[in-house]
Amino acid sequence: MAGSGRLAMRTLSRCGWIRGSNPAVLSRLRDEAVVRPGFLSQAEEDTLTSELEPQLRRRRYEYDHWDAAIHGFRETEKSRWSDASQAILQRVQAAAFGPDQTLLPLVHVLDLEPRGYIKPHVDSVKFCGSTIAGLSLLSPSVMKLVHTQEPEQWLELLLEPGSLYILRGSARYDFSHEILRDEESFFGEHRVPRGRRISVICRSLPEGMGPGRSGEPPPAC
Ligand SMILES: O=C(O)CCC(=O)C(=O)O
Ligand SMILES: [Fe+2]
Ligand SMILES: [Mn+2]
Repeated sequence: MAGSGRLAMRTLSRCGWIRGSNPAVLSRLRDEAVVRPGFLSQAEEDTLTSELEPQLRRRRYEYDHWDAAIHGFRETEKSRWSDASQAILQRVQAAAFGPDQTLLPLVHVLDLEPRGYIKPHVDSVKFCGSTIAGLSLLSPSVMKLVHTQEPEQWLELLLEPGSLYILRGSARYDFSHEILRDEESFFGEHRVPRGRRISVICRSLPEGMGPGRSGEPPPAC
């Protein structure tokens, strides 16, 4: 895409898909909390969904971990992908990660049922590096980021099916992230009804865990 086209797209996504408690937090996190709506074509979304569905269907949704961050979910970690899906994941890597970053070898796949949600948390620094990139399939949802020290600072990300979100740097370390439950699923005034949502999440290795370093690759967060 030409440089000017890309810029226009970013400006639009800033206004359209991210809301913030104030202009300063929006501008501070401009490159650290990013939403790319329509990152996937419908065909790409279908490719990923139909590849994941048989693997997910073998698992049961989990509800009863009262202290867990995620409710109403099933998940898997995947290392082998079809060529078509691998090409999509390579696009994610090119869009979200720097050439010096190594990714966790297992991609995290999370299936949230319509009542499922994710409570605020910061991904473990033991298992995850500075960048998290997620594709959303099937249902729109709202991801909320809240500063862990100054909770009056927050962002809302509207994650439509086919979108890519990227959290890096301060957005990844200094803000918790959550996926709002159906009753609370609003983007500003705009109600975002929740259906079943599948996310495909790529993460960078924790710093110091790159190839050539000692230590096993860690499990996904
Ligand atoms: O579903 C997502 O996009 C985010 C999942 C998440 O926050 C996690 O697994 O740590
Ligand atoms: Fe997370
Ligand atoms: Mn996690």
